[in-house]
Amino acid sequence: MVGITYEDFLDLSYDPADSDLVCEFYVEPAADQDAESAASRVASESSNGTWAELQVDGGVTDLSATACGIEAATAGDREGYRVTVAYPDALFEGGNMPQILSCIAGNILGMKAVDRIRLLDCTWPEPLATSFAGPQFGTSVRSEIFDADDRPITATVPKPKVGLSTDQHAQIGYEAWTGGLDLLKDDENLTDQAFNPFEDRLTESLAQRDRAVEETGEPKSYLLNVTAGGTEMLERVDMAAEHGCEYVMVDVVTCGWAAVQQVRERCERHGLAIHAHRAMHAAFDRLPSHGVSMRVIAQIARLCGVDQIHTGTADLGKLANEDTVGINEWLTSDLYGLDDVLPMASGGLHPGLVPELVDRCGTNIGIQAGGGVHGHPDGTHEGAKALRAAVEAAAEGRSIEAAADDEPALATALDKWGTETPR
Ligand SMILES: O=C(O)[C@@](O)(COP(=O)(O)O)[C@H](O)[C@H](O)COP(=O)(O)O
Ligand SMILES: [Mg+2]
Repeated sequence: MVGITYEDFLDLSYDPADSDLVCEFYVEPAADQDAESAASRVASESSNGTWAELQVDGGVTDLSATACGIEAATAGDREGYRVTVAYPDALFEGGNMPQILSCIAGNILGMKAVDRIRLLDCTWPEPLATSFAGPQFGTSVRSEIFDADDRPITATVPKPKVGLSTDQHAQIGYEAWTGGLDLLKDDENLTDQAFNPFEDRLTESLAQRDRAVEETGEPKSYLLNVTAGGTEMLERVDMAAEHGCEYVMVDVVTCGWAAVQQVRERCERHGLAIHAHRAMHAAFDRLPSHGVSMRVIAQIARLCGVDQIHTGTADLGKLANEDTVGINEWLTSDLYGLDDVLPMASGGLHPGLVPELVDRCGTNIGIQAGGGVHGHPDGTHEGAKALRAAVEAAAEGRSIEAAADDEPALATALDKWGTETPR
């Protein structure tokens, strides 16, 4: 038997093993702690230690995490430390994201020993990363579902976000698709309410979709929001497949990662792609000094198997977001052969912002505009034409002004919104 205390979880000479999960935290020690004592408590409480000295079998310490790096750091205008913690693979149950998060983002976020703590980044080892399904399609949706591997794919959410009838919703889809957009998207809070029931919305929207495909000769699809309680959500996934939809959309943060993993399994059976909306992410990532970063949320989403996820607008839109470009790079980088994820830019976008967005984020993205399409002075169809023209011009390296000369709908959008970020 050996006695273990907090101090046993600190070893600044430790070099993480290849099979370790390595996490980076921003930490502000409480007044009665220093950087080392706070770091050792982070490693201990997030693996298998606690506040009292324990007498344990030697083998138990093989599961103990090690705080192995401490350096001064800032978060916004605050000062603290960047603490590196290495977690042995055996601590985790492969393929079980809630268990992993209960370790690395669990009790430690509420410890009195730290005033602030934020999980900034993770380096996922191969055994643990490949214990997850990962995405089925990722960025290949651009060519596998659409003929769009030379440009960003486009999407629009009918606005107002809820309250439209099923007919109105489907009609807006028709106008947007025939205006040149690839995807109709449900809003994050539209599920199966009486004014626009789920199954009616599904069948009518796909009927309008089929009309639009007939007329345009282009593939079109629908990001159908299946978000609901456990089994109900899986039944909605089955319904989407039965009706010939290629996608489902899930509010991944509010549903929880266990539910996302279940949806991933079910979508494998049907060959459906998963669009991840991140509503509630800001509760975790808005403050730079506390919580869980969007970078880590995106990593979790990739491992759990989503094909597309909102990652922000590189600060061009109406919502605060962090590190869109860095997160997008991670989502499209190699990860032991797991598929990548298509980043979706959304939130306050309109055609005038597209050139700068593509400059910052490239073309291997999706672009969603709701207000930026339906707020067009001449309505949804013209708004869609304007967005399509702006996206094509940006992808081809043509100026938006020149594109506006060819597409009056775009000229109208530029007159209305210019290249301003909405507030
Ligand atoms: O409800 C909205 O605000 C949106 O539908 C955008 O509408 P607009 O196009 O009309 O702005 C999206 O939910 C946000 O983009 C989500 O934020 P994020 O993409 O940052 O996760
Ligand atoms: Mg929305």
